[in-house]
Amino acid sequence: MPELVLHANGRTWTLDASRSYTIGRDQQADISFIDRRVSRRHLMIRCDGGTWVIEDLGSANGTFTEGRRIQRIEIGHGSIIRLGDVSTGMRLDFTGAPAAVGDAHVRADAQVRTDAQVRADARIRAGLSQGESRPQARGATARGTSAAAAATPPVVPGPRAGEAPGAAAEAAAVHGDARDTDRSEGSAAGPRGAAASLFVDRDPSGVHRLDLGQRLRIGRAPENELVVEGPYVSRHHAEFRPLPGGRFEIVDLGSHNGTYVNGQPVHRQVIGPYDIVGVGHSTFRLAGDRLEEFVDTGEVSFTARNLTVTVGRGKTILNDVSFGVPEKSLVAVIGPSGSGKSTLLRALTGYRPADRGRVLYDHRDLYAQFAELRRRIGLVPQDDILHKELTVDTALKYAAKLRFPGDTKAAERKARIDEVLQELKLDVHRAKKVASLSGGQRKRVSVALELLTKPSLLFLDEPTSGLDPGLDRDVMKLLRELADDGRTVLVVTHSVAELSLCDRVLVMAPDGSVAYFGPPGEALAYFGHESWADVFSAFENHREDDWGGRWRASRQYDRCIAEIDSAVPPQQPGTQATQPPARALQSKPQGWIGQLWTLMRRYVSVIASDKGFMALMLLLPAVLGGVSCLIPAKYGLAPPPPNSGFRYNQESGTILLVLVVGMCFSGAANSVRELIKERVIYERERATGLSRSAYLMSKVIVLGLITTMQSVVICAIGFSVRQLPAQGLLMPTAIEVCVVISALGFTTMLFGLVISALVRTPEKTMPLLVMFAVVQVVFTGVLFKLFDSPGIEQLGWLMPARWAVAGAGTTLDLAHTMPPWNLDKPDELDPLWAHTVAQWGIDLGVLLAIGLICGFAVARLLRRHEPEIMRD
Ligand SMILES: Nc1ncnc2c1ncn2[C@@H]1O[C@H](COP(=O)(O)OP(=O)(O)OP(=O)(O)O)[C@@H](O)[C@H]1O
Repeated sequence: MPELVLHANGRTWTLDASRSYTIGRDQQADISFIDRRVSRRHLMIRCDGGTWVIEDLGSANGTFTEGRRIQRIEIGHGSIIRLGDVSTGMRLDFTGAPAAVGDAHVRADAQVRTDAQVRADARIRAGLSQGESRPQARGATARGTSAAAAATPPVVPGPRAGEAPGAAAEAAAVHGDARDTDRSEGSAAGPRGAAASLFVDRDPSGVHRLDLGQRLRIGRAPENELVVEGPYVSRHHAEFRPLPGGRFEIVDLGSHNGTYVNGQPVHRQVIGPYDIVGVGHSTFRLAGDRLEEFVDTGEVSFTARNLTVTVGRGKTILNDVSFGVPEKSLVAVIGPSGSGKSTLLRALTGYRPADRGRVLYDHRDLYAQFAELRRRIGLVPQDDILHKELTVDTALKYAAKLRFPGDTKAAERKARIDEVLQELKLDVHRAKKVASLSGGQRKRVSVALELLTKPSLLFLDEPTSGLDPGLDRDVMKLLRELADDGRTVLVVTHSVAELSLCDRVLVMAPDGSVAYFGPPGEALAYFGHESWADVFSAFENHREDDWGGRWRASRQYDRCIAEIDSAVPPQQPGTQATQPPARALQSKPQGWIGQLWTLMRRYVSVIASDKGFMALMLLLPAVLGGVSCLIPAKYGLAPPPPNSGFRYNQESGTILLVLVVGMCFSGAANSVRELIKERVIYERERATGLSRSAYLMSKVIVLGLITTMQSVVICAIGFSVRQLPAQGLLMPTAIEVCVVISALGFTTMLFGLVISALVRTPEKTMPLLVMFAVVQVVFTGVLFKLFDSPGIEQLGWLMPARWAVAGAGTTLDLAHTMPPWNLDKPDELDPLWAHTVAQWGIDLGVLLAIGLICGFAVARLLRRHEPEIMRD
C-alpha cells in the first residue's frame, strides 16, 4: 500500500494506508487544526483500493481543490487541498512517502533500514497498533547539522489535565488504547496533558539509536554516549535505561538542574512514546528504538491567551490579554501608566501567574511546566541586577557560578562570560566597576548577565527609562540584534521613539486590556491619530472608553487571533491557569553549601570593594567604645572596695547602658539596608533557583562575623580604662561580658535584617533604626525599675537590651553593685540580674532565642519578595 505524506501548517504527517484519518478542529480528530474555518469533523482521508481519497464530512465552509468545492476526490503526490475557503483556507499538501531514513539520522553503527521499517518496529516496541499513526518528523537531520533546530518534540493530542475521564477515555479510544496504557505507566505526575495537548511537528536536531539492553547516558562530559551542551546540563546528567519488554526509563544522575518529563522534575520515570524528556535546553522523545533530540536554540514562538489578573476584591488589572509572537521577534509593550504593563510582564514570565488564561512557550504551557521552562527565560528588571560595587567581570563571575551547574569548570564559565561580553561589545569595560558605567552600559551588563544561560525568551522592563534619546536608541538596537540572532525579545517601554525597530507593538489600554497588537507602522492609523502623544492623550481623556472592545471588533484583531489560533488549542472558558507546586521548582544549579559559599564570597567582595563602608564598620565600634570611656566612674564596672566608704557604684550601670545601646545600634545598623538594597537581585536570583535559606545564611554569617568583631572592639576599648570584678561566673569577667555583648550584636543584627526585609524603600530603614535604638535604651533596666511592673516588665522581655544588660549584670553582680531602686527594701533585686551561672545562661539563651525568632521572621518576610511561583 502506498504511504502518503501530508504537509500542513508547517507540520508533516506520514499517513498509513491501513487506516483512515479524520481531519477537523476537534481535538479528538486524528489530525487537528485550530482554525475557525475548519469544521470540527471536516473531512476524512483513507486509502480505497490502493488509491488515496478525501471525503468531505459535511463541513460548513467546504473543501476545495483547483478552485472548486468538492465532496470526494482522489489525491496523490502533488495534490493541494484547501479547507474552509477556496483561496485562503487551510492548505493541505500531499506528497509521496520518503524512501528511507538516511544513515546520517542515526549513529554510525546503525543499521540502514527503511523509514517504514523503523516506524513499524517503533509501533511494535511502543505497543501501538499497526494502524496507529502520529506526526512524523520532516526528514530527521544529523545531530549538529540541523538547519532549523527545534525546541519541542512533536506531540499528539491526548486527555488534558482536568479533562473529564470520559473525554479522556474517548480521546484514547480514537487514538488507540495502547497509547493510553503507555501513559498510565510512563507518566510523570502533573499536567501531562499540558505537554500533549496539541499537534506540533518539528525536525529533530538529532536522532540517536537506543540499543536493546544498553544504557544511554546524557551529559556535558565527552565520555557520555550522548553529549548535550548547555549551561544547565551537568557532566553526567541522566541516563536512559532499558527495561524488560523493550521499554526505557529515564533516571536522573543527581544533576544540578534536574531532569524533566513533560515539564515535571523526575528522579526515575518510565518513558512512554509521547513523553517529553527535558535535559537543559534539549528535549527528547522516544520513537521506537530511536531517541529524537530537539535542541532549543532560541527560535521559539510565544503566545499569551486570555490572560486575566484580578486583585483585591475582584479588581481586574489585566483584562483578557491575548497575543502571539513569532520566532525571532522584537515586541514592545507600551501603554499609559497603570495600564498593567508590569503586571503583564509578571504574568508572562511566571513571576505572578495570571489567574486565568495561558502562556505557551513554543506550544508548551509555561505555568504547568515552569519548573523546566523557567530556565529558558531571561528577565532584565527595571533596576540593575548586579552589585554596583563589583567590576563587570567579577559580577558576571559570581552570577555564572550561581546559575551554572556546580560541576561547571571555572574555564567553562569564563569562556561563556567572554562570549557574552564580546557579543554585547562590553569587553573593554570588563574591568570597570558597574557603578562607573553609563546607564546604557549598565543595562547592557544586566542583559549580558541574563544571556549567560542562553535564554530563548528575553523580557525587559523599561530598559531605557532614565536614558537620553541616543542611549535609548542604542539599547533598542541591541534588542533588535538579540532578536535577529535567534531569540524572542519582549520589552516594556515608555519610549515610543524607536518603535519602528520592533516587529510588533502591544498597546495596553488604561483598563488593562489590549488596545492594539500588530506592526508598529499600522498602529497610529488604527488609532486614527498622527502621533503617539495624541494616542496617549486619548487614553487619558477617555479612560472609560471600551478600548478592548474596539480592538476585538477590528479586522486587525481577527488577524491576530487567527495567528494565535494556529498555535494555541482552545481552552475551556473560565479555566484557571495551572501552576506547578513550589516544590517542583526546588532543583538548584548548585548544592546548598555551594550556593552559600558563593554568596558569602560575593558578599565579602562587595563589602571589601566599598572602602567607605569598611571604614565605618571599624569607626563605629571604636567611637562607641571610646564614648563609654568618657563617663567618669572611679570604680569602673566593679563594686567599690569595702574600705572606700561607698556602698554602691551607680556609674557601673551607666557604662553598661552605653556599651549595650552602642552595640544594639551597631548591630542593627550593619544589616538594616542589606536586604532592601539588593531586593531586585534577590528576586531575580530566586527565580533562577537560589535557595532562600542559603541567601539568608550568607548574610547571617558574614554580618555575624563583622558584628562579633565590632563587639570585641567595643568591649576592648570600653573595658581598657575600667576596673572590672576580679572573677566572672565561668570565665574572666571581660570575656564573659564580651560574650553577652557579642550575642547582643548578633541578635540586633538579625533584628536589623527584619527591618530590612519589612520595608519597601531604603529610606524607611533609618527612622526604624533610630526608633529601635531608643526603645532599647528605655528597656535596659538601668534607667528605672522594670521588674514587678506589670505590663512594662513583660514588654521588656521582648527587648534584646533587657537580656543583654541582665546577662552582663549577672557577671558584674550589678544587682548589688548598683544601688537598689528602693533603699528601704535593699533585698528587692532584679531577678534577671541574679549573680548565678544559671541566670547567666538563661539571659544569654533568651537573647539568642530572640535572635533566632528574628531569623525565622526574616525568612518569612523574604518570601514576600519572591516570585509568587517560587514561594513554598
Ligand atoms: N497587588 C496589587 N494590588 C492592587 N492593585 C495593584 C496591584 N498590583 C498592581 N496594581 C494596580 O494595577 C494597575 C496596573 O499596575 P502595573 O504596575 O502593572 O501598571 P504599569 O502599566 O506597569 O504602570 P507603570 O507604567 O506606571 O509602571 C495599577 O493601577 C496598579 O496600581
